[in-house]
Amino acid sequence: MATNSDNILLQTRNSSDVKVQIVPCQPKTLTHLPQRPKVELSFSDLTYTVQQNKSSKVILKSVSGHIRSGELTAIMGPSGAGKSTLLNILTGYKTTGLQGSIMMNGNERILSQFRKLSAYIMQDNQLHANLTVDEAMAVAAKLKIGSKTGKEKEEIINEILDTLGLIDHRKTMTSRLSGGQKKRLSIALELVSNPPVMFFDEPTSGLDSSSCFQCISLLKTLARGGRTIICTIHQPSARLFEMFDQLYTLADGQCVYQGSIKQLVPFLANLNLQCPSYHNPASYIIEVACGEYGDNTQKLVNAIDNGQNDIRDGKPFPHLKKEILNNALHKPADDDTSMTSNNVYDYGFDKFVKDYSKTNFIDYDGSLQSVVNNIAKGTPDAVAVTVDHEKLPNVDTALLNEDIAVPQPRYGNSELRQFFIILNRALLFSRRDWTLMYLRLFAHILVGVLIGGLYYDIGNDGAKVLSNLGFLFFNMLFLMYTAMTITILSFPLEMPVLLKENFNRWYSLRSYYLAITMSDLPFQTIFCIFYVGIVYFMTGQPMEFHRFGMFLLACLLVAFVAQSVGLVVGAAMNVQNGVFLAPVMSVPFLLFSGFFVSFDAIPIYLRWITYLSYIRYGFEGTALATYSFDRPKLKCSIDHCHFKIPTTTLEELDMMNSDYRIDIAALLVIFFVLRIAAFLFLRWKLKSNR
Ligand SMILES: Nc1ncnc2c1ncn2[C@@H]1O[C@H](COP(=O)(O)OP(=O)(O)OP(=O)(O)O)[C@@H](O)[C@H]1O
Repeated sequence: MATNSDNILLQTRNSSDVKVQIVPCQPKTLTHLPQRPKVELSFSDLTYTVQQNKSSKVILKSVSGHIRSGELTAIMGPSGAGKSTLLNILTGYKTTGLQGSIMMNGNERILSQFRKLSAYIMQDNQLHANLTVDEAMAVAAKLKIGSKTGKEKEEIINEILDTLGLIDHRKTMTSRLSGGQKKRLSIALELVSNPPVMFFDEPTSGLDSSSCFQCISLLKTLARGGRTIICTIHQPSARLFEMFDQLYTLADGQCVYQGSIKQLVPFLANLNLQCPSYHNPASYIIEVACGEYGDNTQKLVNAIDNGQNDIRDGKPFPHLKKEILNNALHKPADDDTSMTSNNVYDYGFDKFVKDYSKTNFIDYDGSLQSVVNNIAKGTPDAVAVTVDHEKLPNVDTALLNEDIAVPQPRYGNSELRQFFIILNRALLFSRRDWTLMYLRLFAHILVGVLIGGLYYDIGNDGAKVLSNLGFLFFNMLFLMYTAMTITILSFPLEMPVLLKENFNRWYSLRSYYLAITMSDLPFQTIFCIFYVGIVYFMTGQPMEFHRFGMFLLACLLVAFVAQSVGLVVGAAMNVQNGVFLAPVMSVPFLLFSGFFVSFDAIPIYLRWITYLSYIRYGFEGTALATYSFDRPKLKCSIDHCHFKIPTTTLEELDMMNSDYRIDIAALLVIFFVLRIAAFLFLRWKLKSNR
């Protein structure tokens, strides 16, 4: 048997040769995904300032940089150096307090356009726990690539899951996935729309070394597919570090290295910072940036010109180039292009280098000699002429701009479709959330039976009217608290996933909010019907269908309004504050409900509170449904019943002139006002979180 590099020659018995070609195993690629434009990012003089108390704090100090497509770029630096801040700015997640420019393919970046082309995979895998991998992928596909047919979506999902090694876990609930699998699922969900730029905040955090390797290999594969992959990373092992193409290192908000991974050690050595043999270069640059080898930060910042310079393989370092160039410039001229007072020397090399790199973000490349020649030949103007944008490497401008210029919809689906997809997902969660559904149902039935037993058959007894009013008030109390507390939790718990999905343009906040708020209404209605049905009949309220209907409607609306209060509180504050504040804030509404103090007895300056008290409208509505509308006299189980005539009760409650329709209308108005307020709070919270 003879072999050459890729072919094996097998000799058979009858000596006819069979040539077997060995094809190296190809990394899995995503073939079904649509071709997307390549995107290169560069940023110049970025300064990011935050307000702290009354002073301002500068977090990024005039940094520049260039991130190429097809490369895996790591943003590294000591803790607090500004890595996450830079990533958040590049993703467009943070936009306020920012100075400087960010360019996309050589043009000023338009954030709304850029957001359609990028995905941000945040550090904590924000996944819905109550979905299987398959379901999560299906929802992402429906939302993000709505124009594709079901079969096409299925193919894309299969391919992504296969590529990311999740195909065998497609029926697993996301909550049961391992840390590495969750990370891969987070990536898979965003890959559905194949964004050309992907940002990862510490993708390896919490993973073991093998999962870290798999994760970075995956990012490398994505980068090789032509995407621009940028991630922050703490201190990778030497093995992981080698897998990156480009490194961007920050120290104290300034850039101390930008360039190829391979050039890091020689670059540092050139600045008399010798990385010891067998020492991980990633650790070494962090140690240098932390000041463990003396204060070298400024030296590095100057050498790399705070990110203006980019150290590429096979190219001399900028400070060495400067020497070469200076030598070239000082060489006696062999022709008649000797320098005059207004020539290149006066223009100044440093300024030229700065201007050149600023305009182009290209490293000092192979055309240096021609630049030198041009400078030598002419005036500073001649320098500008030599910068030929079309010939500069890594700027695939024309094609990219064309592709990006094609107007892309903001979302992968219409808002109506988004609404139904999110509604379906929310209903699926509800079905699977045992606490939310079955416990709530059980609580309504149990409390209903308990109250029914406590106030058994008192509804038509003139001697027990006061107890019956107590029963009406308790209904309000129970419905209010059960409906409110469950929703106080919903937004704060969903917020991280909402932030991620909304930022990555899965859906609009409007569709999400409508779907989420609508999804619980049917369940709340069913629970309320169960509860009211049990207590109404057990307590012996008037057996008239229209009275039951009116009673139920008032109870339902109180529950819906209480739910809306929970939404407002949940949208505006965190769980800890909400759980305390919402019940406390409800106390005045209970006090002014008309049960403890009749309207007439309330001081004039406090009466306005009764108009805001939805409990008052609910209590009044149920009291009117029970005692108004010409209800005949009640039975009397003792000798004399003061409240035998129903209107006496209404007089006592100061409800003689009350109108059931006004109560219902008031509850509806409060309901809509609160729902709108909850939406506005949610929108504000999403913005303020950024
Ligand atoms: N809104 C803010 N208000 C005040 N200081 C802030 C704010 N945001 C960030 N900082 C500060 O800016 C610095 C950089 O923060 P950043 O989170 O970007 O660091 P990092 O390099 O990602 O750190 P780590 O690796 O520890 O996550 C830190 O000192 C941080 O305290």
